[in-house]
Amino acid sequence: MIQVSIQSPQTRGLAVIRHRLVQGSALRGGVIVLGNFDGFHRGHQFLIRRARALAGARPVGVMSVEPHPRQVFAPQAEPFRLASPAQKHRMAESLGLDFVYEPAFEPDFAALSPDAFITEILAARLGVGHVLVGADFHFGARRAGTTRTLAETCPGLGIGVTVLPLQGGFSSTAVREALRAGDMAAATRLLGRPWEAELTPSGRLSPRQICPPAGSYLVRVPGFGPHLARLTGRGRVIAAEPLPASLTFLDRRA
Ligand SMILES: Cc1cc2nc3c(=O)[nH]c(=O)nc-3n(C[C@H](O)[C@H](O)[C@H](O)COP(=O)(O)O)c2cc1C
Ligand SMILES: Nc1ncnc2c1ncn2[C@@H]1O[C@H](COP(=O)(O)OP(=O)(O)OP(=O)(O)O)[C@@H](O)[C@H]1O
Repeated sequence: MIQVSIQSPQTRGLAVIRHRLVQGSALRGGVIVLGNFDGFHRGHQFLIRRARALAGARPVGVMSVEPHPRQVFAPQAEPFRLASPAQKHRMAESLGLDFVYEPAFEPDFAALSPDAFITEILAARLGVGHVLVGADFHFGARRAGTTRTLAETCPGLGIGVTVLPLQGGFSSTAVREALRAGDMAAATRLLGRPWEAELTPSGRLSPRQICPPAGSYLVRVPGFGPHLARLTGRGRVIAAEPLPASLTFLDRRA
């Protein structure tokens, strides 16, 4: 097997670990939080804080497959991503994570049974010491694995399990609904920060990214104060200032 652990070019302290990890990695004995983590909303942030508290000096990371499973199972669906992989890595680093385990969500991986995922990936490949999830976590082929599967199988392999209750209505789905409705205040509340869009060099929202409704928005561009920008129905941003690689949406105006 090949070690494909890389330092992301956009981050310094974070290790992004792709699929074929050799044994004996820095994750060994570490704490991993399982899920997709699109947007790192306040529910995700709660889990990460708890993981850090539990880990002590051990490394803490998240699993976040790429592409997002919905991109694979519903490729025709309209764009929904809250964050690109690069944005996700930056956010992971700013939340103090040591690693993102980012396996390719390819057919062989998606077909792993819940037990195979636990024994082959969590125990044998990663060698993590503890997994932490929210109460609604599902995993493995056809989403057949639940928190109960983790609780039944992990301890026998020396892996501790913590399941935490879902916190106050925070979900990536709720953030997507807020953004689709143009309700930037609700998105900000759910994320714990204003939503940051990634822009292409031609000033459009990145193609896989969710697109709020056309209209006038109060935005923040690094180096400039808040100002108005217009978003067209096709995700083109029109603003007076030169557009940066990312744009923070503060509010929608009539
Ligand atoms: C090994 C593995 C296999 C998966 N296979 C499927 C699948 O067959 N179908 C599916 O919809 N999602 C699949 N997923 C994605 C999960 O259902 C889910 O999106 C992810 O683990 C986050 O869980 P949550 O959305 O319940 O929080 C798989 C995930 C893992 C880790
Ligand atoms: N509000 C929440 N409180 C606590 N844990 C949460 C919350 N929302 C998600 N989680 C947990 O965070 C991990 C990542 O979840 P996931 O990435 O599927 O987020 P999600 O918000 O449920 O996404 P989606 O709405 O797209 O299903 C999972 O273990 C999940 O159970």
